[in-house]
Amino acid sequence: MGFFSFLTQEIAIDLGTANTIIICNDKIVVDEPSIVAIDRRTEKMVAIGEKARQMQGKTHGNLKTIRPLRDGVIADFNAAEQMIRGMIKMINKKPRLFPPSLRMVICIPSGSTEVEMRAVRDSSEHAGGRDVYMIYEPMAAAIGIGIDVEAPEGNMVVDIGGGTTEIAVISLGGIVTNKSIRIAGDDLTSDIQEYMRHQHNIKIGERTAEEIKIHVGSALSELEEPPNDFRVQGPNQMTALPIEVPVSYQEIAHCLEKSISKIEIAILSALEQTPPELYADIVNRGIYLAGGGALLRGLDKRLTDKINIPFHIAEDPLRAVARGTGIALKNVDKFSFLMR
Ligand SMILES: Nc1ncnc2c1ncn2[C@@H]1O[C@H](COP(=O)(O)OP(=O)(O)OP(=O)(O)O)[C@@H](O)[C@H]1O
Repeated sequence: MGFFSFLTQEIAIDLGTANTIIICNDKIVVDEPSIVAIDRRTEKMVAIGEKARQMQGKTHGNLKTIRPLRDGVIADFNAAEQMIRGMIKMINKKPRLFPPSLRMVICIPSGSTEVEMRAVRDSSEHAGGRDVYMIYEPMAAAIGIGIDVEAPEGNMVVDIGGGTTEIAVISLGGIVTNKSIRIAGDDLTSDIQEYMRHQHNIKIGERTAEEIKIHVGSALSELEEPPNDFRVQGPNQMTALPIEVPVSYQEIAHCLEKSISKIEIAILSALEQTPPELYADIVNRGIYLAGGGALLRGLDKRLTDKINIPFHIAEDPLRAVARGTGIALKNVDKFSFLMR
């Protein structure tokens, strides 16, 4: 450790559409929803992460909540910068004489354009990053799952996040085939919102729809261990009177069908483009599922039955990308060929 190392801080950031995780000294120090609340009059940030999420859908005229990322990429540059800065401040609670200079590894969707990458780099630099390295999300997920990414073997990772589903075949330290589609957890949530409006005449917000997904979301209409129905309250669209309806996992499975089929098609198309030797490795090893979407009930079974290759859910799938980004940070030199 150099004499001036106390002036440098190393952090790994999984900047996600739904959640942002920061790792520092091998520990998860921030794990918050990617949301900020901004005062419209001053344009200053008044809340961040879980606090801002509590305000979502409940704000008055002077306050707005913003999710700075949409579909895996920065949609609101200012809000993203304020969010990254605010989350980094959460780590450094004690005041310091000199703010540390930051060396960071941050992950990006594999389908990012040069402009989208530039936005991530600029936001990170404006938030205090001096050395900013970027790594593709599926590569970070593979490292986080514990795959030897440098081996001459094919491994397929499907990372279903909030905004994007990233499908990649990795071998010899590179991404051989990749497919990034903008259908993921957020789309499943809005499918549920739409379904509740149409089917039950009940108006619900994004937070309630996500709760339904987590409580009774399913990729199969027959589950071995079915969850209990979930009771949803809200205003009747026609009368504005309060109503309460029980929602079953079967109806949610039905309403998610279209989006899940699109994910299936993308996986099949990535497999189609995979060279035969690597394809054989994947059939033998199975396919790894990461990201919050991997937690959807029955998804692994549905994909295994449909594609005829076993699907394995990564350990703690919501944090696989962050874990991998943390490992890449510790081995920046070893993994330099993986960084942008
Ligand atoms: N138990 C669950 N069942 C289904 N979906 C879930 C569950 N838990 C979390 N999710 C969903 O997972 C998504 C968030 O996953 P994750 O944190 O991996 O995404 P992200 O990294 O923020 O997004 P992206 O990688 O697209 O930028 C959200 O849409 C959330 O609703």
